[in-house]
Amino acid sequence: MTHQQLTANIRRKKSFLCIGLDVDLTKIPQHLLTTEDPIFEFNKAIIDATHDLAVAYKPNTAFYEAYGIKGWISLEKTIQYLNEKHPEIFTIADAKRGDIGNTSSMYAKAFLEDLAFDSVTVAPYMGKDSVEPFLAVKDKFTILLALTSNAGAFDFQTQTVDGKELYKKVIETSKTWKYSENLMYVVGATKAEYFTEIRKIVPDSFLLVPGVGAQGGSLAEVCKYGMAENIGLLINSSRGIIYASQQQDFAEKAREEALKIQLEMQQILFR
Ligand SMILES: O=c1ccn([C@@H]2O[C@H](COP(=O)(O)O)[C@@H](O)[C@H]2O)c(=O)[nH]1
Repeated sequence: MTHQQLTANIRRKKSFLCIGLDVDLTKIPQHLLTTEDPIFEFNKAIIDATHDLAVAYKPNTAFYEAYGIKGWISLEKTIQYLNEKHPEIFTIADAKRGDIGNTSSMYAKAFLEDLAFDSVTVAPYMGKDSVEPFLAVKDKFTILLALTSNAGAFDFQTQTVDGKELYKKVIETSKTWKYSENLMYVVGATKAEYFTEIRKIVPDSFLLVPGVGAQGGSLAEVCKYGMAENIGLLINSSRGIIYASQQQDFAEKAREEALKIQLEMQQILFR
């Protein structure tokens, strides 16, 4: 998928919502636990109920890796289901990888080729040679952690190094890397006041924005400071949507929550 196709999908669906598939077996409805693959059954029901309201889905791989081989199989079935049933939907493996070059190449192969996600999140801390193997994968995106939504983001990311905040240095430097056109960035919704500065460095790049819903970030504030000509935003909500109910009606309630966000997005897009 290209940037242009993603923007076209956003305009067509009047939505830049990304739904996070962070499946915790202690939080899903009891009746699913007796099925052969509760994680996949949960994801399938959520996807079936919400796919017209979202342009992207983001399984966080931690929630699958935590269940060993069974979790990995559920992840594989989920991405296969999305790719087969909804090929227009942008998929994100939220894996936050990055290592020395040859190891990063294997991570890139695992998430972008074998599992065939459209994108993967990557930590920038190990620098150019740790990120370029992801960028080299054709027609795929690397989503670099720039300014994260958690409180710990202030420990390093906003600290000044050689007269510049580290998160700005990360974004600026990443633009010099080979195939940097395949970059997107993670910027937390809880840091809305930083979007203006970030947009000065990357006016058109897509930003994956977690932190609305359960973490309290404001969609309106993010859009006010972060929306670009091409929209350029994918706003993620995970727990706020998928755990709207833990009863039989979980998928219906998830749809209701997704619809609330989509309607707010529609208003923002057309005002
Ligand atoms: O800065 C970051 C980077 C990633 N995340 C991930 O996004 C979701 C958010 O889930 P909610 O339930 O909507 O809070 C989750 O997978 C995080 O690991 C983030 O929150 N902040």
